[in-house]
Amino acid sequence: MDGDGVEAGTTAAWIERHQQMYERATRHPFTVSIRDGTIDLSTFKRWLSQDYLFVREFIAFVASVLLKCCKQESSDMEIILGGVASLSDELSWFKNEAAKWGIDLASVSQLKSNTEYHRFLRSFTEPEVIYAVAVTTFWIIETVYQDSFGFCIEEGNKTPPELLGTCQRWGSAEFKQYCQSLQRIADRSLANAPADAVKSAEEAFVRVLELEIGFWEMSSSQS
Ligand SMILES: Cc1ncc(CO)c(N)n1
Repeated sequence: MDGDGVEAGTTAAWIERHQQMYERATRHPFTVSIRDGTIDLSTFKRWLSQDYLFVREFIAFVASVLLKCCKQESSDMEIILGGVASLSDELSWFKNEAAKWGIDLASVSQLKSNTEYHRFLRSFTEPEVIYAVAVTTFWIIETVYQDSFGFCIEEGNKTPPELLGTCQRWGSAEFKQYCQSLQRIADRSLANAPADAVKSAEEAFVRVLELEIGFWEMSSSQS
């Protein structure tokens, strides 16, 4: 166990191996500007609108991870099911938050990097994609947000008060624990997976980092 209570495993080694890209995803100028208090609010609103569309697709992805989990073993079921359940809350949160910022979610059109991310998520719902690969992908997607928004509420932040709720959503101790549970599940699944699956999972890990960077860039610049 390291200081965070997570056993050192495959996923921790990948974070080290791909450190530069991990940093680019989790210390992106977009989230750093939230922490600095320099964020432009129209940028924030663009992110919020696009992330609402992302989460709608993410729900189908997480449901597919749950299905794979149920088909092979059940000890992880409750954690993944908890993830599905909390996404119900999350959708309501997005709707509330959008109303607060005067955003009409029905009229948001999806930007290119978001569409690209959707396509990636959809590829995991195929039955051929094994559980270890899917659950590892799930873990890193959640972890990028946990690490990014956690940084915005760490000591020394100048996060504007109206953005603290957003940062708490993914930066809370509770969400961190949830990510650590997913990490343990990913490491255990990878330890029992065939070598080609471990390779696919590492590729998916890197791809998520690229897609997350693209998502922050899109939110910053409408590309
Ligand atoms: C783009 C993106 N990545 C990760 C998460 C975490 O749920 C999210 N809401 N949106």
